[in-house]
Amino acid sequence: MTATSIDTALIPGEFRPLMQAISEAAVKLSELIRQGGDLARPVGTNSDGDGQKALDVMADDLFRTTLGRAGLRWFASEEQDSSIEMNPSGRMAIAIDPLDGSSNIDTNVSIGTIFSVYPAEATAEASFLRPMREQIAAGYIIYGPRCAMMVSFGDGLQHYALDPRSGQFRPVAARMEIPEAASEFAINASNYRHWARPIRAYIDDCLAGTDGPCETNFNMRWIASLVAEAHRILIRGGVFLYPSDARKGYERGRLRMLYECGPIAFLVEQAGGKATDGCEPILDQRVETLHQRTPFVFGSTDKVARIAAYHDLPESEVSALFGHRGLFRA
Ligand SMILES: O=P(O)(O)OC[C@H]1O[C@](O)(COP(=O)(O)O)[C@@H](O)[C@@H]1O
Ligand SMILES: [Mg+2]
Ligand SMILES: [Mg+2]
Repeated sequence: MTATSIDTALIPGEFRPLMQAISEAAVKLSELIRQGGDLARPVGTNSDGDGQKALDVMADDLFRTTLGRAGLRWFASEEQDSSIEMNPSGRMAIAIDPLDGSSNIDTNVSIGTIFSVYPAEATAEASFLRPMREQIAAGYIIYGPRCAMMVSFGDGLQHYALDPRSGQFRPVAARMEIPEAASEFAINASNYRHWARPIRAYIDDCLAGTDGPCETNFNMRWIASLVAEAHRILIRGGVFLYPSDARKGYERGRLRMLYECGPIAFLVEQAGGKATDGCEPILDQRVETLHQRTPFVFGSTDKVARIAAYHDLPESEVSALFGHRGLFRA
């Protein structure tokens, strides 16, 4: 392992070998993505029934091999049925979404890697199936026009960017805060007809702009890469929603608690934002199974709190036309 893939000045000592390994794998993966080729080729299906692309499998192999040399005890991946033991004397357990945003591989849109770190316990179950507030670190890498990383060790959110000349991640900001100001929401609006009433009511009110109870004109984004949405929101503010809906298989939304929502929620809270399942904080919830899914809402505190409040409105208010949603003006 090279000792140069990340500037470790801001990283607590016990996390340095882990962050060296993650950065080394991320630098290699960003090179593979830049080289191109048939990376979106379908190659199979993972345990959860998701189609796997060639790059999903390459990323999984790369992180597993590289992290295997970092002294970790337990490794769980979105692409694997079950967790594996790497080093019995290791003190940390890592859960990883090696390649997030797979549907964007062939279109050259930003994709990423998400990771979550817990103290290693005697078994994999005890290490991963626990309240997500017990994470000791989390982060993501975004492979976009710039390759960047957001990471937290529980004391604020750090922002790094990959310097292409040195091949090293260098600090951009030692402590990031989510701005409150942005009036931007991100949701896959093609599912509108499948949503529950509180979600429809919130989005209706955003779309109503200055004519509705929010009295604000909103902008909308949907990149279909959680890392890219998270990166934008951490830098510029706004809110993301992937709610549960009435489609078969979406009763608990689409995103995974352990590999996606837990780590992003950790980063968002570290940046002063809020992350819920629509109502309750994600970090207060317990992972019950490795591949469990959850509805997910995160971003600027006021917007996430407002969405939770829509779930408490009486039925008459939620179903009222926005002009009549009297309890909710601005
Ligand atoms: O295609 P949809 O339903 O809009 O879902 C998009 C979501 O799915 C994901 O791509 C799921 O992640 P994977 O690519 O790791 O399976 C998220 O990044 C994204 O937010
Ligand atoms: Mg993902
Ligand atoms: Mg993935």
